[in-house]
Amino acid sequence: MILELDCGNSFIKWRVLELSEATVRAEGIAGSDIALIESLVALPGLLLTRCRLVSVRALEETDKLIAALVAAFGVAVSCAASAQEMGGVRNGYDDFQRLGMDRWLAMLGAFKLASGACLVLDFGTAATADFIGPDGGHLGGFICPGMPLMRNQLRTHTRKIRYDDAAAERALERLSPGRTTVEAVERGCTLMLRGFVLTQLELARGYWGEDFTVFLTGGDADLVRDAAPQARLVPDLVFVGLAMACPLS
Ligand SMILES: Nc1ncnc2c1ncn2[C@@H]1O[C@H](COP(=O)(O)OP(=O)(O)O)[C@@H](O)[C@H]1O
Ligand SMILES: CC(C)(COP(=O)(O)O)[C@@H](O)C(=O)NCCC(=O)O
Ligand SMILES: [K+]
Repeated sequence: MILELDCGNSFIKWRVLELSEATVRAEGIAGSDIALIESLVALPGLLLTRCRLVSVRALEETDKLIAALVAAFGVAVSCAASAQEMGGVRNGYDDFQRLGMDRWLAMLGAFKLASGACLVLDFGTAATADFIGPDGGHLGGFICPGMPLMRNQLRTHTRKIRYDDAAAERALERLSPGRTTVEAVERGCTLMLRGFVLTQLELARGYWGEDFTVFLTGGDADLVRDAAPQARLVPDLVFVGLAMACPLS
């Protein structure tokens, strides 16, 4: 069995594939290294042979996680590394190593699935947009605060915005103007993200007319789905790219 990990700034997304790579045997989201290992240890019949991971975390943090995986399961771990070109996609950054690895892998996955121009929108801790032309050339992208950062900035830097996660979830059942603080903040930030999506779509149309595929991914992709009804929601887009960057043969 193969363990795949996508270590974002807030959560570790994980899944276990059968060796054939065709079947997802188990998957989840963990808030810490320890929680991840606990979830894996609890899986009946787990027999890991390989592990591949992508991380946007600090090198020391990632190394610590790798050491914990080796200690717990005795697996060899391969880590996705930056590249100037892969899978027909050419990294557009001035310094290719500076581009976030999650963005790079999502782009590889998107270009593989679309075989043409694409706009990749990822809603995690940060919200990111990346533009890949029909020839695989990466035009570059944008980075903004995502939903967790926007709401936490408001909660941290104002005196009177305080509410819990359950209230936040209820507030998003509608997007009419809020009549409570939690509604006003949660709906306001959601509309900011939707505005971000609409702007990226406009830019993409400027480049490619209607001839491009939009991909939505990341834990908060559902929040903006209505703003891009034409988009393909691919929650495991980073994992599609991870398999390309870390083949196990
Ligand atoms: N099961 C879940 N557990 C935790 N967060 C989730 C879950 N499903 C969706 N989310 C949302 O995903 C967001 C984090 O997205 P994610 O793509 O994991 O971020 P990152 O890659 O930056 O760690 C959170 O703001 C949360 O609202
Ligand atoms: C932009 C990001 C913070 C997104 O991280 P995430 O929200 O997925 O946790 C990450 O891709 C990153 O640290 N990138 C390096 C900077 C860059 O891409 O220019
Ligand atoms: K991510």
